[in-house]
Amino acid sequence: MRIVCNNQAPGKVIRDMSNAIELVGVCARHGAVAVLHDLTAAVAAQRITALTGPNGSGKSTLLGVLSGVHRPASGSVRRTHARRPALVVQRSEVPDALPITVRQTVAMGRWAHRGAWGRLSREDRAVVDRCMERLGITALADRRLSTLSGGQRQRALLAQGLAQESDLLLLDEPATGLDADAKAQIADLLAEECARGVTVVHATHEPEDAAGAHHRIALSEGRLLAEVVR
Ligand SMILES: Nc1ncnc2c1ncn2[C@@H]1O[C@H](COP(=O)(O)OP(=O)(O)OP(=O)(O)O)[C@@H](O)[C@H]1O
Repeated sequence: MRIVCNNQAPGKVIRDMSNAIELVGVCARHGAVAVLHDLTAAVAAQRITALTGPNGSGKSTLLGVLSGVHRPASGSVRRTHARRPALVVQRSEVPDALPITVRQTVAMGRWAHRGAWGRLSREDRAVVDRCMERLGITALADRRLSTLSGGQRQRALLAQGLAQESDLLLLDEPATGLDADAKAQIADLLAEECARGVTVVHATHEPEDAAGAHHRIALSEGRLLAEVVR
């Protein structure tokens, strides 16, 4: 294990083509609240990176910056990944009352390819079926999301992320609150995606969930505490 940095020179430019994303001096805010402070870090391409830190340390905000959904207040974000990132949000962020089935949830992963109003092609439907099968949720396809357990709902969201067929998969707390078997299955799935050449980043506040990662970005109160490469 190698600690790469914990107090980099401000504004240092990383510029390494083996990185999928490089952040230099990134500050991010939610309205008036400053959340990320002068963050310089890199996400290694085709590796698994864990974002770790306690609740409120800025992991979800950093995932938002990495996905491009959250625009930094200052600093630069350089990307080498080719496709639109797939962001799998925390399952607690999906409203209980959302009246959609598991199949519809997974099919939303194809919107990046077809648009929300485009008809799914035969290939899209095959991708949706394959992703449900990989997550073991085919039998749940016609169930409303709101009727599922937390673990089942997590699988549906993961299947949606996989259905995007992106080369950058970002996941917010994918294993939090799941039992040991479900955690192991998700860890295997992330390892499979990585082996296929996908860059995987997942946020967790449970240190044991970061065990399978090649690279760890540890945050504390929105600042880089350490960047560790295995
Ligand atoms: N929409 C928002 N408006 C104002 N402040 C926000 C908003 N979203 C997050 N914050 C604040 O930003 C800080 C970082 O939140 P963030 O969700 O990024 O942390 P986190 O490490 O992902 O937390 P958790 O592990 O609880 O999900 C927290 O202090 C939080 O209260």
